[in-house]
Amino acid sequence: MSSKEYGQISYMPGNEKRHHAAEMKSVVPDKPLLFLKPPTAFITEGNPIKVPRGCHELHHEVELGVIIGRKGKDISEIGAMDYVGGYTLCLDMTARDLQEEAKKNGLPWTVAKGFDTSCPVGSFLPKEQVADPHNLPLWCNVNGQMRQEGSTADMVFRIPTLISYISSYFTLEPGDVILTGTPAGVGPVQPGDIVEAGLGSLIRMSFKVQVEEKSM
Ligand SMILES: O=C([O-])CC(=O)C(=O)O
Ligand SMILES: [Mg+2]
Repeated sequence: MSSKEYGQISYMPGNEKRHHAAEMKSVVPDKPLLFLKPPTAFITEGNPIKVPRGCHELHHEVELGVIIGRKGKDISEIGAMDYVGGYTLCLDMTARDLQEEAKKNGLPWTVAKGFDTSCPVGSFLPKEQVADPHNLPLWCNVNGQMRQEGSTADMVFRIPTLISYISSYFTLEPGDVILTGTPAGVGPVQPGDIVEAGLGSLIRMSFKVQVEEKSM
């Protein structure tokens, strides 16, 4: 996997406590809010999550990743699931302090969301192995302590809506990953921590957090 990631904000009104929007004191958006992560954000197991320079509050956000299998633009909601190649589990690592500063100043989230190692991903699940992507439990723990427990059933914008909306602006390409938003319980990680995450019984993955060292 070496493609772009389209992140987004999710939460469903109605069960406030389960929703990350509530803990961020954000208004639930009426359309998906998008950001991009570059290919260099992706890491797989065995590689560390590196705290980006100047970040003092790096947060985990566990999310279902939808992997695009076919190129498409202006995809209708009705045909959208035909563009899905499979699924994975992702951590939308977020430099929360840098994001807050950007929000305050009306600036983009590029650094806060797209720094190197900001998107740890799990194994690839072909779509045939996932009966209902809108009904998958997902969880995240740090050093064995449970932080996030949710379900993809609580997404505000379901997968066909996301694919249709995103593809009205961006041509989707095979290997692109759409992150579908995180449940409540996001929180900080420190160098030395082990972040573990799971998608039902389908994926379990773990990553170590490390300081970013200067490369020469
Ligand atoms: O950083 C945020 O608060 C937005 C986001 O990615 C999510 O909700 O998954
Ligand atoms: Mg997120």
